[in-house]
Amino acid sequence: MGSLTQPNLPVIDFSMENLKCGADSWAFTANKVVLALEEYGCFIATYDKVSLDLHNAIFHASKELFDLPTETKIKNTSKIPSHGYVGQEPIIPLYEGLGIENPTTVEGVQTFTNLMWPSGNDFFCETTLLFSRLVAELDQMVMRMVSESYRIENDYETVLESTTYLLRLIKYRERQTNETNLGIVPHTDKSFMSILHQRQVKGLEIKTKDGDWILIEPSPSSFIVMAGDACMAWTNGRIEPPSHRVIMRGSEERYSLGLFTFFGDRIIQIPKELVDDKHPLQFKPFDHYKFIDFYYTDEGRKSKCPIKDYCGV
Ligand SMILES: O=C(O)CCC(=O)C(=O)O
Ligand SMILES: [Fe+2]
Repeated sequence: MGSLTQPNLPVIDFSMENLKCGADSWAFTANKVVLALEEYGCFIATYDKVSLDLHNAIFHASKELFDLPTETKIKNTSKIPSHGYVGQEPIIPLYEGLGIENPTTVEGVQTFTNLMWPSGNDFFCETTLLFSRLVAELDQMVMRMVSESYRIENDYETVLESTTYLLRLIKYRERQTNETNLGIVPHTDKSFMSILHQRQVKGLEIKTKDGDWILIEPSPSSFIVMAGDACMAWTNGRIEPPSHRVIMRGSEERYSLGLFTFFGDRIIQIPKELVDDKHPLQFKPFDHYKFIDFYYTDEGRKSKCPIKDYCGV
């Protein structure tokens, strides 16, 4: 296995100024996106629609949330495994996370906010809504670029209708002496796409196909766009999700955020444009949420590649 921090992930500019320059720069960026996703399963997007003020506000809101008592936070439950409160897990004792379902809708953020603050918290509501909407726009730009490059725009239109989002707010508390430094175990995301954002404190590491772990530098304008397992099935294996982990090397607490996309209430077909003699069909049509249920069974957790075991041909 390789050592830490040699290669770097591609950095791709999604600032509006760049993309507005015309069709050429859109196509040029789309090409870079697909190459990066095929090579690394992820890339760093620089995205100026999320301002420094909003970056500061969302992490302020997140700190306010984690400062609530545990008995309040555990009220965040979901019928989907791991979409609600997760914390005090023996193998990752530093990790705590809460999930806001449908965070791009007023109803979604209000339901969550009212559960946490029965007398309301407008700052939290407005900040999480705005942040989620802007990051969802980035997700949809990336997805449009991927589907145009693969000429599967129609397939994307169909799945776009059933896209659902989950905003996860994450905190890794400071490590005590002799405690594990593992913030989150190496894994691939079960989402379709994930967009991660971190504040100051490093810790996120992403594995390349050569086995090197790349340490991702936090920056207020940087977003890590990462494919999940469902993206591998939909692209018939062209885009593979990268393994990633969090290691808490210092003593400071760490805050991060992830906007995860899922395709609900629909059987996802593998686009026929992505199947040919060189690329035989690798995945059967699948139901994304049933795949998540499968992942949380004993068989799913033990599997080396759950998406293949779930719907591989
Ligand atoms: O905290 C991070 O930077 C990564 C979190 C993560 O990988 C996840 O929630 O799936
Ligand atoms: Fe992850």
